[in-house]
Amino acid sequence: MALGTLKLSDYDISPQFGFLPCDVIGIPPLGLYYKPWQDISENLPNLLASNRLRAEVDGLPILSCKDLRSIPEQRRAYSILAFISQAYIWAENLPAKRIPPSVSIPFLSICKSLNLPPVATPDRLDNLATLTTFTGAIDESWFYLISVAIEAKGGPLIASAVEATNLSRAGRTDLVAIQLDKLAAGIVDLKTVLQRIYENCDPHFFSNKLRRFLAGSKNMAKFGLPDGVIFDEGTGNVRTVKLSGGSNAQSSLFQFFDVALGVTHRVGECGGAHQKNKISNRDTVASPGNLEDGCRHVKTVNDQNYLSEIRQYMPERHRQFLDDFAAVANIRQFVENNLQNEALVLAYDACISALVQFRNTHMAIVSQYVIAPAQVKAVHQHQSDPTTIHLYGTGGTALIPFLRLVRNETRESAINGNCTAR
Ligand code: HEM
Ligand SMILES: N[C@@H](CC(=O)c1ccccc1NC=O)C(=O)O
Repeated sequence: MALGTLKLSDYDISPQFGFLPCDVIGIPPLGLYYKPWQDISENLPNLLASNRLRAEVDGLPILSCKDLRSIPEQRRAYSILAFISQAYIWAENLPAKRIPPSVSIPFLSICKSLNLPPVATPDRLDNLATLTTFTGAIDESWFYLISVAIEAKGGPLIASAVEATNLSRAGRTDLVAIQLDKLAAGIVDLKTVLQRIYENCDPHFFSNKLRRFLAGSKNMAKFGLPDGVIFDEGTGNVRTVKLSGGSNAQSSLFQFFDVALGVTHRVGECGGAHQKNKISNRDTVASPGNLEDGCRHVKTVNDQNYLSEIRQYMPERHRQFLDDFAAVANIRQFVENNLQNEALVLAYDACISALVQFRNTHMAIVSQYVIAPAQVKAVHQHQSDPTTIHLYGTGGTALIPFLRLVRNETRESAINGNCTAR
């Protein structure tokens, strides 16, 4: 699949699995030398439940990364160490502000090789979901697996969209419409997979047991991390990082759909991030599971730039692909130049409608998995008005205001404005 000189294979994109790294499937575990890491990662649920995780990690030897030669091995080590550091930070009520050298040294070295930030990003976490979990619960595996399934099912759609772009450049109106119809049907299928999250991932489990481990270290003063996290490399030099938490907003697939279809985002007015709320702030350290901002005017992230900033958390070649593809993506312009072709306009609007439906379904999930449990908690704690609680995404956005704007901007991209997904 080529677009001028743009070849998917040059960007580590598989025609079958898209942005998922297909080379991790079936690779053997790390060698015996790395057994201390493996043992901890396989035992996270027990170590966390018995409060022994931090002591075990503190006792780890500092292992060298020089035996991690292949990219799949480095990715596996990245996953393991990402899980271990997130578990270390959030293992107990008070978060750990310092990651010990036994994890910092190898983790930062692998992050440097892979050019990824030292935080658990979905792209890596979910590959090993069935091997490593924080809780041992099927609900947690299911949460990651839904994301992987969506990425995998969306993989072949990348080629369809690239093909539609190629055909637009060649002026093949009818063929573009056929590709866009395929793309629309494919995006509808992704929504169907997303809805399956309800089957095996309980919203209260997600909110109360899992979500704290997914938090980042940026703007986390309320949760006991005013200055981020220190990666102690044992050299006297300490590296302090403040990073957004992992989020599926880091998925390259949905940013790709937006680029391909010419959907642009100018998310700037997410007022929710600045709104005062009425939750009282009685605890000294809040639980990051609900990521609530108690009574403070805090701007967590610059939502305006969030979708572009978050590209720094994607694998380097995928990030490059999005930039390079944006320079040639022309479907929307092509449709606008051919408004007399009803089938073409309908097919384009069907893609927008499918994307809006996906985002609507996603917002409903966020309501059930984040907002509803937080309201229950607020009622139990006799907080004044549970409907005014203000919540953040693990990525640090103002959550619903942010997602609503992204959805609205998608809807506004419809050519006929009669996009069925309202
Ligand atoms: C319980 C499940 C989920 C919750 C609670 C959730 C929550 C969120 C939140 C809060 C955001 C805003 C960014 C942030 O601050 O983190 C976000 C963004 C996003 N999420 Fe999810 N998410 C869930 C599952 C998924 C799944 C399975 C996918 C599909 C791969 C997905 C795709 C996205 C995308 C693409 C964005 C960026 C905004 C957009 O393009 O519309 N999410 N999610
Ligand atoms: N943004 C979500 C969390 C999320 O999607 C996520 C976070 C860390 C690792 C993986 C994630 N998503 C799915 O694989 C939230 O705010 O709860």
